[in-house]
Amino acid sequence: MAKHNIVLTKQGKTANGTIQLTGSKSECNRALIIEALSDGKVKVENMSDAADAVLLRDILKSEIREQRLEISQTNSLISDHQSQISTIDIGPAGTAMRFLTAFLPLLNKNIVLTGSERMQQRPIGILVDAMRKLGATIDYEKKDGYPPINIHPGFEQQTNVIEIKGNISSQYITALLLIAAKLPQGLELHIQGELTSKPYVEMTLAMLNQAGIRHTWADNVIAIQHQDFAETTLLVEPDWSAASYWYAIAALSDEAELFLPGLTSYSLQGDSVITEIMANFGITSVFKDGGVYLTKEAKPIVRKIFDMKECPDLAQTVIVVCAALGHEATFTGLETLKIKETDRVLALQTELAKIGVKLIEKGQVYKLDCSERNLPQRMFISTYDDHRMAMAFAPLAILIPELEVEDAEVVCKSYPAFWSDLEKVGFRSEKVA
Ligand SMILES: O=C(O)C1=C[C@@H](OP(=O)(O)O)[C@@H](O)[C@H](O)C1
Ligand SMILES: C=C(OP(=O)(O)O)C(=O)O
Repeated sequence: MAKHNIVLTKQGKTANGTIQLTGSKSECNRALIIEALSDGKVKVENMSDAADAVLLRDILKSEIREQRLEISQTNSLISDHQSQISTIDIGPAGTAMRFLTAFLPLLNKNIVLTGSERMQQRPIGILVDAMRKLGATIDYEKKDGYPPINIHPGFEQQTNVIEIKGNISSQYITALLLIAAKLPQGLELHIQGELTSKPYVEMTLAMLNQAGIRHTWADNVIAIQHQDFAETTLLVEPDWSAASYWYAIAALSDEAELFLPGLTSYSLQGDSVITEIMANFGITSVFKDGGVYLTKEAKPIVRKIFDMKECPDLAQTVIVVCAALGHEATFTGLETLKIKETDRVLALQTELAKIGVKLIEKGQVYKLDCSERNLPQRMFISTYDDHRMAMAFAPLAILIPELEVEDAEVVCKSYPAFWSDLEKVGFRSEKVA
């Protein structure tokens, strides 16, 4: 796809309107894997437009079109396609990469699973080790511990007890939990050390539960027995991570009245915590009429410490809002940001420097220094192939007369309608070559 930059301008510091957000990328990716494992019992409603989810849907469709996932006498899964090698390119979709690393060995095919240049730098070793212990045969095509990987046919379950590190990515744990009920001996997952991004694991278990799969979770052990999926429809909620950019817009505006239909206070998405975080910036969230209304009132910002460990995808949104408002907050729980679409800490540091703000790393604690903050008349934002860099910085157009954002198409990963939605509340955007 040809890349374009986008120049954003905004008249006035008000934001009023209704924005229908697309389905949650995280929920949708889980729903698609569950659907694929369920032998037609589970359906997905409100499929997300996120490019990562659309790609996962298409891959699953073409990979499992001609086969049912059945368990043979020898514990392996039956397939007629063991001899052909197919290559699946997952592009930049990290969650899909991890989920497929656990799912594809069950197809009993020979598959090379690869991704974008950045994907080849995002670690997968912890999950591959777990899959190997379970009985999968997986080789690395290039560098040990990183995609591309070659998945061989012949999966036979060797054990049901797996120990796994919890502090690198919760996606490894989710990937294993999603396939657990399909494994002949089930799965007992012993999580070692701290569990990062815990709400995402809770989301996985809640969605499995909706699909009839029961689990136990005692201390650090999550157990799922071999069991069948129930007939159900999984409804994908709108994306709370996408909603966070609307909270940021409200926070940087003098006045805001926004309605986001379909979002509920009892969401499965941990990123719904943005309502609590943004209350500190004068944003009130009222849940009614089947959605959430945001309003803005001017009030001093008091909260100084934000822990992002349970909501890492909100980190860029909140840090940029603080920097834009000159609020010198401290952030913790940013460790996993370095292995996402880009090194998000470095990307934030580089781009915030353009408004004179420093994000200073002291061990596990990051502090914003706004003493030399200076909002220019014109600014160029680099996005590093990271949708959240583009969307987290876009609200700055409320305070900066002309904001050019690199690679407008990058937002498609999770929120393709982002730029057109901005126009609904009075942003003007012009694509430039
Ligand atoms: O399971 C998921 O859907 C996700 C888990 C999180 O990753 P980590 O567990 O790697 O922090 C999050 O950052 C990612 O965008 C989506
Ligand atoms: C980290 C993200 O996605 P993924 O890991 O699925 O690439 C994200 O959407 O912020």
